[in-house]
Amino acid sequence: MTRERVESAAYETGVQPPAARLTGTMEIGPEGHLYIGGCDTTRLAATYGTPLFVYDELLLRQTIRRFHNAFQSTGAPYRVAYAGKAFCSIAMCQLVAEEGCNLDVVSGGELYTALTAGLDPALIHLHGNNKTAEELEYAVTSGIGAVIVDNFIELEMLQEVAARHQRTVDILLRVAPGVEAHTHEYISTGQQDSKFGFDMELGQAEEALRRVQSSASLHCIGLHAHIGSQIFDTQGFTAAITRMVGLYERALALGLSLSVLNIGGGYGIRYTDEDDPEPIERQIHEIVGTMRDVFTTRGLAVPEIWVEPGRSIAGPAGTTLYRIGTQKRIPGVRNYVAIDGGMTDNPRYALYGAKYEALLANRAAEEPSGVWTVAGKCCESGDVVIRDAMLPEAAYGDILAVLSTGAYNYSMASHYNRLPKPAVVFVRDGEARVVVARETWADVVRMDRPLRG
Ligand SMILES: Cc1ncc(COP(=O)(O)O)c(C=O)c1O
Ligand SMILES: N[C@@H](CCCC[NH3+])C(=O)O
Repeated sequence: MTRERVESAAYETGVQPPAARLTGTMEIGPEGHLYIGGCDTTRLAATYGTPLFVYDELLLRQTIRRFHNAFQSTGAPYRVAYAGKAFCSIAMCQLVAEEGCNLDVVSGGELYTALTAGLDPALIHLHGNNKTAEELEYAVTSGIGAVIVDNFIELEMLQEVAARHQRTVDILLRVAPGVEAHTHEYISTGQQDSKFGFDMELGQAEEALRRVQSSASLHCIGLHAHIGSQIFDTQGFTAAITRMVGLYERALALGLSLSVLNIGGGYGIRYTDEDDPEPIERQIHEIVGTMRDVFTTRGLAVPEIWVEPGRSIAGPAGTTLYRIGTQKRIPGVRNYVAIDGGMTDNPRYALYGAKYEALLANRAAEEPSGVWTVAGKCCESGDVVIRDAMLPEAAYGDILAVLSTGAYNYSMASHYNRLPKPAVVFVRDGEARVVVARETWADVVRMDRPLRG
């Protein structure tokens, strides 16, 4: 459903959306309930329990298509690899493959998920700054499409594994381009002082290229950089491209047959009104334009452009439903409302001071009347999901919908305080499908073993 359709649906019912912005197929039904994918979220909460992650399947697909359309309108050769770390499950891997994406995995567990989902191994790229011997063995024997090599030790290990299995492995070299992305310090990765990639300033990247050049089992197809996450403009990407073209040229001079420049993910999304990311289309056009400029100026063929969006695909499509429980009012200080989840399913406030918007799913048309701190149920004060949420007066049992929680929420969920992980449903055309089942208390102790016997 388009944005116009969403707005008109709200208009037709005479119900105005609250301040929180509705995205994708979200609409407010005549009874004032929030609907996603044609499903009444209060029913979803009743049927599947809370906390519950609800993904708008059409919005996931539409966002991926926006990336494809943006590239296709430029005519540039490209590849979109969804970064599975944002949200990885069997169904999600299948969806991104159906939508013509490759898949980036960052661990043996993500690779196992993708292969269990039935993905063609050739679609998969493996990332990581400390891939284990077991992970490299698994990647090579599975015949995955490419390994993004991060450091010298990995280079040697991968060479040994590939030679032992008599395989030639396509690799990209990850470099740290020395670019500071304008984002939270913890999720900025392109700067020189970073644990990721070969340093470019000190000649490590060039040395890595020389070593690959003499390797019979590794075939370097390109360079990779990922400068950070939740980035709002293209300045950092274009700066990275401008810095990498020299290295790319030197690689060609060494005799390597590179054909790919991968500039990673990082495209920011709107969590609150404070966030104003450039549209995907504009970012892709600027990136392609810069690639064409800098490569043709040097008389080089423009490489295939690879991007690795995670958050921008999964984030806006996800909503978390919680049931509201207790409240604590401290007049003149702060009002708290507690939910049946918290930092266990959304650690992003605790980690980055992240901000979110929310609304009451069962009273979605009501205007906010006050400021509430939405706290979780864990045993620490930092267990907050939204510091100052504008909400109507909430009551015990109301359903809170926290918006744009599709990326780095379920994937970073923990069992802290032995809380089971929530279920995940995909919704579309009035139907809900459980794609990750809710854990039970029995699941929480499943890996435990008794002291004796
Ligand atoms: C190498 C790499 N590629 C892609 C991504 C995805 O980034 P984002 O979710 O911000 O698009 C990340 C995470 O930041 C990453 O580390
Ligand atoms: N987990 C982070 C992003 C890390 C990006 C992965 N390289 C977040 O929630 O924003």
